[in-house]
Amino acid sequence: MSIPLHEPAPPVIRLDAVRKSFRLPGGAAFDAVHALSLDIPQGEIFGLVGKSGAGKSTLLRLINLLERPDAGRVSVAGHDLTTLGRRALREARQNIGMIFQQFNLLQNASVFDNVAFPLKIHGRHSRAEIDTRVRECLSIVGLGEKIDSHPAQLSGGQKQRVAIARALAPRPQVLLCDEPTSALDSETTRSILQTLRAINEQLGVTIVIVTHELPVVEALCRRVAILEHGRLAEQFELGAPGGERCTVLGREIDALVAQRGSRAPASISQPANDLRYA
Ligand SMILES: Nc1ncnc2c1ncn2[C@@H]1O[C@H](COP(=O)(O)OP(=O)(O)OP(=O)(O)O)[C@@H](O)[C@H]1O
Repeated sequence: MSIPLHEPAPPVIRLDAVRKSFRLPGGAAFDAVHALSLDIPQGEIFGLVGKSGAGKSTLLRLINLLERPDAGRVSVAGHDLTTLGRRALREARQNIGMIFQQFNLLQNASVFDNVAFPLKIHGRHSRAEIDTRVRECLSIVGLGEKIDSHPAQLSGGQKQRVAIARALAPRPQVLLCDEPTSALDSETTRSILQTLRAINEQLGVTIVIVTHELPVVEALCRRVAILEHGRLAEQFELGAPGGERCTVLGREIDALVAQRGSRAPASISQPANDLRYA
């Protein structure tokens, strides 16, 4: 049993016995996530790791109901998403940004229009508000000068920055990241991780990251959950003393933390002026 370094903050995401199965071509059901419960504390960077097929992406997509659970409850910021109608769910999703391995940008739209997209479909913002917010978000990710470019003119790291700016545009409390650096080289990965850390520390955004790159977990996360065959095998705080890991991945993460020496836990400071949400 590990002794936590910090009492976790109250959960902003609560998964309560969520289940998801997929229908296979032959008609049989495949259980991707089995009655899994997990609390993700407010303001943290939380890693989801596991072998290929363990159910990480499915679990992440259950958090914003891109996958609807077959059973169980999903609460984000106190709202049980599973009970909401379409309109209320669309509203609740404004609070949950998401980025993907392959960026998922609109290829025929400019950087401005990509970042403006979630604000335009929401339909409650004036043109002036959208313009200001797009510029703010591009400045947060350090890409202000690319506002008129198109995705094809950008590097992979720049595309991911546009995707982050788009995810931040509606001022979400939660940012879901599905393998955000897997398509990037190591130097670009480092700079994207720095940006994600700044967004967490300075804007207070809770980040949940699925990755198969354990150094990413070690560099970024305060807490990690390890999935095996759709089940929660263990979860722990990185660097907490006295932990006995029951999974190979858990022991590998511990070894990375030990290699790095005594690791200062990620600080969750007050928003700085430059990154504060307006
Ligand atoms: N839409 C779907 N239809 C059928 N099976 C699916 C579907 N989505 C996921 N699965 C299956 O569910 C299991 C979990 O998939 P998931 O993508 O969540 O795993 P993962 O841990 O993210 O894997 P990877 O690291 O390879 O992306 C896998 O066996 C996958 O084949």
